Amino acid sequence: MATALSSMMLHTPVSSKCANYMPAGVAYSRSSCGSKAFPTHISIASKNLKGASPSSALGFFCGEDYTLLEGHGKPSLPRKVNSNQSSPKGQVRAAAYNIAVLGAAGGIGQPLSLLLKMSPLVASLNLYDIANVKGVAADLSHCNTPAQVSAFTGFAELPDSLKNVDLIIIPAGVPRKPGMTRDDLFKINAGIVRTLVEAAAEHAPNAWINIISNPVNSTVPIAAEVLKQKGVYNPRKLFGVTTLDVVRANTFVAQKKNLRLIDVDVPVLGGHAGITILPLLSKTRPAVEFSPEEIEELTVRIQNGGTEVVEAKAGAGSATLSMAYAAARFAESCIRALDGDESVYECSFVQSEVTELPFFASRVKLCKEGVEAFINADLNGLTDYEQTALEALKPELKASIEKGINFVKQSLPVAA
Ligand SMILES: NC(=O)C1=CN([C@@H]2O[C@H](COP(=O)(O)OP(=O)(O)OC[C@H]3O[C@@H](n4cnc5c(N)ncnc54)[C@H](O)[C@@H]3O)[C@@H](O)[C@H]2O)C=CC1
Ligand SMILES: O=C([O-])CC(=O)C(=O)O
Repeated sequence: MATALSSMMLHTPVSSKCANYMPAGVAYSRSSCGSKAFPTHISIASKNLKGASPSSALGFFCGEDYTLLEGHGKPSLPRKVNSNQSSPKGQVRAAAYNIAVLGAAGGIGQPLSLLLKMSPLVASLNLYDIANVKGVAADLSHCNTPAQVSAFTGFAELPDSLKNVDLIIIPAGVPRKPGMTRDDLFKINAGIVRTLVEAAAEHAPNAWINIISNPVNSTVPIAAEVLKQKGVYNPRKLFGVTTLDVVRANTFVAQKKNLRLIDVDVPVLGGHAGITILPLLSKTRPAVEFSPEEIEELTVRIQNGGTEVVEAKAGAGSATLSMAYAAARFAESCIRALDGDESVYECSFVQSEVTELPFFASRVKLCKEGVEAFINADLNGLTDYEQTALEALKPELKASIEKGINFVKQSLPVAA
């Protein structure tokens, strides 16, 4: 694979705060950690991953507030690389992790599976869908990258798709059409997510779960409730994927302020629908001045990024390619954390302690066991605009969370 890919050179954004997705055995280079985001360019698969692990943001959080979850010490400096990340000089580390994509034949599922197939850390890729997944798997399996691709079609094959997986990614469900809100998808997608998470609880109770299916503000609480009913809920391993909001914020800010894309990082908090999406432009790295008009325009565009794509696709679905990119970045961060990288930070919608809401998207530090710490510092020193937006989003987000929880509580209990 190194030979096949080593001639490629990507200029991919790498932020110091949130580790960005790197495809395919990429070698990361970073100047240092500290108070600035440092650009890097990436030469693919030409170095081992010991030197290649992105050092994301540790320096950013020195002296910042964060809440550690039980059993974890403060992140240490300088960043440690675990011995299990070593590999002989010049070799790419062996693939080690097993991933299931549920909804793999869809608009997001296909490009996401391709990006995951490019990761040298993925040993097996189980593609599950209710239809059309055999061809996708056959197609993908011809790529000469290590991941073994297998197809699983229909509910009867769902259990096998989940055996021995470390990470389950769920993009199954219907997408929006123009005029719809994400909440309009609840009726169909709530049941899909419930069924898939029930199976995950039974056949892969220790796996990390990344939920993409909308409305994320409700589907993540649904997943949590199902896992609780099954007695296997570990809040540290359940994630709503909100990475696309960060990806959009970074892109739009870089365009607006004429910055290099690879330098920009904007934390996006709250939830994943309309006004619940809260980009913290005041926390943009590198520090940027925005006029009140720019703040309003950028905030609204980031909040409506999904609708922008839905309208442009005019009935043919919602964001798929940018979402696949964002989901692959988030999955790669999860795998790196599982692999012992001690400096992985991402924004995600998780069970949370940073506000009074039981679920909230914020930056979190990931470790082998899942969420290690919440980066509370992002909520300190908000501008009046951000503080007002934060208070305004809470009732809507609370209602969406409760809708998800009640959906499971009011359903018949799932069989143990
Ligand atoms: N979290 C985020 O930022 C984003 C979330 N989304 C959401 O992702 C979801 C998927 O979007 P697309 O891939 O564009 O839709 P799509 O319709 O192209 O693909 C969905 C796939 O799910 C499959 N599926 C349906 N029911 C299933 C079940 N019970 N088990 C397994 N697979 C099942 C379908 O056969 C299809 O292949 C939507 O709910 C969309 O709103 C989309 C973009 C961004
Ligand atoms: O807008 C949608 O329906 C899909 C989505 O979540 C996004 O693109 O952010």
